[in-house]
Amino acid sequence: MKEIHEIYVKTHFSAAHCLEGYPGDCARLHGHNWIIEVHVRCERLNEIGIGIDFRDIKTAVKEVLQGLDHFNLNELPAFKSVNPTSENIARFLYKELSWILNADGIKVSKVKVCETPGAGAYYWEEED
Ligand SMILES: Nc1nc2c(c(=O)[nH]1)N=C([C@H](O)[C@H](O)COP(=O)(O)OP(=O)(O)OP(=O)(O)O)CN2
Ligand SMILES: [Zn+2]
Repeated sequence: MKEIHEIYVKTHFSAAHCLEGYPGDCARLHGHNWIIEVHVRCERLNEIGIGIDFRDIKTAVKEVLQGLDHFNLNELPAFKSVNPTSENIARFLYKELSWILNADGIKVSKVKVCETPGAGAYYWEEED
């Protein structure tokens, strides 16, 4: 049996977006305070009982969110060819954060993105 620890950090960023092709008011430019949760799966704890330091996750998240915070997401290269939906933002964050955080026994396991407290999207990857 493997013992797994999942460590997470919750934060937010503010930005504008519109959803091209959306049949309704979300096709117009509007803003959200997106709420983000980043989950990191750890197979081991260090000698003081830490899988990955919350601070390391927060630093990485801050670095990546700097590229989104207070921008019009539709104008960013990451969302030139895909709409900045919660789904696509979660995929973008997962991939960027995986580059930074993944290490031996440490893996970004999922990212949750919410536009409102009650609605959002998770993204994670699985082997085929
Ligand atoms: N699966 C998804 N559905 C929708 C997304 C999305 O990213 N993924 N996004 C939107 C729009 O961005 C919209 O602005 C958000 O809609 P909604 O959650 O309904 O937010 P409201 O502020 O309009 O909330 P109310 O509950 O209607 O007041 C739409 N769908
Ligand atoms: Zn929206």
